[in-house]
Amino acid sequence: MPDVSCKIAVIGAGTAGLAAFRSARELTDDVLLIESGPLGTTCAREGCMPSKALIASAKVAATARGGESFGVKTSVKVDGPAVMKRVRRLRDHFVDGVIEGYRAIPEAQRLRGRAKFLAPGILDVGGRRVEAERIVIATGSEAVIPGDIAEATGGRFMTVGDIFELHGLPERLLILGSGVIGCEIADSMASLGVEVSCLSKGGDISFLSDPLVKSAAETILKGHFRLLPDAEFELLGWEGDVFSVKLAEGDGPQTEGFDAVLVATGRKPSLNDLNLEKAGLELDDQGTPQFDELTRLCRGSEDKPVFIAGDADAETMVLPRANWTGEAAGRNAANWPSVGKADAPPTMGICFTEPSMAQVGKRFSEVEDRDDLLIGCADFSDQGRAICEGRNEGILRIYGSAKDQKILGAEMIGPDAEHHAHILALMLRQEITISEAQEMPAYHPVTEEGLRTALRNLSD
Ligand SMILES: Cc1cc2nc3c(=O)[nH]c(=O)nc-3n(C[C@H](O)[C@H](O)[C@H](O)COP(=O)(O)OP(=O)(O)OC[C@H]3O[C@@H](n4cnc5c(N)ncnc54)[C@H](O)[C@@H]3O)c2cc1C
Ligand SMILES: NC(=O)c1ccc[n+]([C@@H]2O[C@H](COP(=O)([O-])OP(=O)(O)OC[C@H]3O[C@@H](n4cnc5c(N)ncnc54)[C@H](O)[C@@H]3O)[C@@H](O)[C@H]2O)c1
Repeated sequence: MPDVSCKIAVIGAGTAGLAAFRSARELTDDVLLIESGPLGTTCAREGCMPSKALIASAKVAATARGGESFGVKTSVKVDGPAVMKRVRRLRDHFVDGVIEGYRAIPEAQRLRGRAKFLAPGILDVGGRRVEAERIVIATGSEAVIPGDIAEATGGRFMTVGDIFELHGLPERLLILGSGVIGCEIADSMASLGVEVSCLSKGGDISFLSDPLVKSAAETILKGHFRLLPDAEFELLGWEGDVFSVKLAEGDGPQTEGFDAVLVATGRKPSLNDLNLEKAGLELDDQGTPQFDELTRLCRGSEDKPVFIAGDADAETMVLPRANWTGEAAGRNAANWPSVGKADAPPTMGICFTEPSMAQVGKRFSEVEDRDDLLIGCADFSDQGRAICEGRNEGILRIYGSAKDQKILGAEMIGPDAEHHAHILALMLRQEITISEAQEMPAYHPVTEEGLRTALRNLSD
C-alpha cells in the first residue's frame, strides 16, 4: 500500500507549482502539493521582489544625486545597512504573504519533503511513498556556477540570494555575468555608490539581441558602472579579504582587487534530485524532459502523465511564464486525458536597469532573416518629454512583417521601456495590423510619442 495516493501530485510550491495546484483544485480536490524548501517562492525570497526593492533605493539615490542639473541641490549619503534592512523587510513581507496562502491549503493536500521518482507515477518524498495518477514538475531553477569560478574563488562567492543577506554594501563588487541579474544588480549597486565591475563572456547584455539596441545599452550602462560584456580576464583568487582579477583593458593587463564577488552566470532547471531517469520520460542531452509547449505534457509519459511548468522546463525563466505554464499544467493534469492547448501570452522580458531594457514578442535574432522584415525605430535622445526629465537616452526598435502586415516583436532600452513593452504586448495579443497600431493615440508630451514614432516608421 502506498503511504499516500492521489490523482495529481504537484512537485514544487513556487509560482508555477502554486498556479498548477490552484488550477487543478478548481477541477478536483484530489491534489497534493509537495515542497522541500523554505517556502515563499524564488520570486519573493530571492528573485523579483528583493531585487526590485534594492533597485527602488538605487533609483532614489540616483535621482537625488542628479538633482543639481534640475536646480535642486541635495547632499546624498547612502546608508548601506538601512538600504539592506529595507530590502529584507520588504522581502519578508512578500514571503510571509506567500506562506500565509500556502498554510491556508488544507493539511491533507500538502506534503513537506524532497520528491524523487521511484518509477512512473511513483514518488519518494522524504521516505514516504506517493502514488499519483498524474504529476506536475514545477521545481524551479538554480544558479549555474562554472567550475573555473568555483575553483578560483574556493567557493567564496555570492549568488543573487546572498546579496540580499548583506548587512551593508561592499566597496568594490565584482559581478561575473552581464545577463539580466548581472545588469540589474550592477546598475543598482553602482547607483548606491558601490564601485562595480561587471565582467562577462560572449558579449551579452541582458536578453538583447538587436545589435543597435545592445550597443545603445552598452553605452548607457558604461556610464553607470564598468561593464565589459566580452572581457578577457583571469580570476587569481582571494588573498585575505581581497579577491584579485587580472584584466586586459585599455593599455594592457592589470590586476584589480575586490571585496565581494557575485556570480550571475545563468540559471539551470532544478531537476537533479528528481531521479528523472526512473520517470519514463524522454530527456534531452542536459537531462531536461521534452515536452509540448502549449499542453505542458512531457513526451514519453502518456501512460503515467507528467506535466512540466515554470523555470524547470529550461525555457525563458520569468514569472509570468511560470504562472501561465503552471495554470496550463494543473488544468491539463486535472482534465487528463482531455488536454487543451494553453493560450500563451506574447513573450516579454524586462530588465529593470535605469533606464529599463525590454523585449516583447519575437526578438531581433528570431526575425532578422525574414525577407519581409520591417523595422521601425525611435531614438529617445531627441524626445521632448524625455529631454524635460533628463532621461533622453535609448532606442526602441519594432519588427513587423510586410507580408502579414503584423507586428512581430520589439527590443528597446530607454525611458518607460517597461510600459512601452506592455502596450506592444497588448497589440500583439490582439493581433492588430500595423496600420491599426499606427493609429495609437498619444497625449503630449509623453514618451509614448516615441513608441508611436517607431510604429509609424515601420518600413523595410
Ligand atoms: C534575482 C532574480 C530576479 C528575478 N526578477 C524577475 C523579475 O523581475 N520578473 C520576472 O518575471 N521574473 C524574475 N525572475 C524570475 C522568476 O523569479 C522565476 O522565473 C520564477 O520565480 C520561477 O518560478 P518557479 O515556480 O518555476 O520556481 P520556484 O519559485 O523556484 O519554485 C520551485 C519550488 O520547487 C521546490 N523544489 C525543487 N525541487 C524539489 C523537489 N525535488 N521536491 C520538492 N520540492 C522541490 C523548491 O524548493 C521551490 O520552492 C527573477 C529571478 C531571479 C533569480
Ligand atoms: N527582470 C527579470 O525578469 C529577471 C531578473 C533577474 C533574473 N531573471 C531570470 O533569471 C535568469 C538567470 O539570470 P542570469 O543573469 O543569471 O542569466 P543570463 O543567462 O541572463 O546571463 C548569464 C550571463 O553570464 C555570462 N557568462 C556565462 N558564463 C560565464 C563565465 N564563466 N564568466 C563570465 N560570464 C559568464 C553569459 O554570457 C551571460 O551573459 C534569466 O534568464 C532571467 O530569465 C529575470
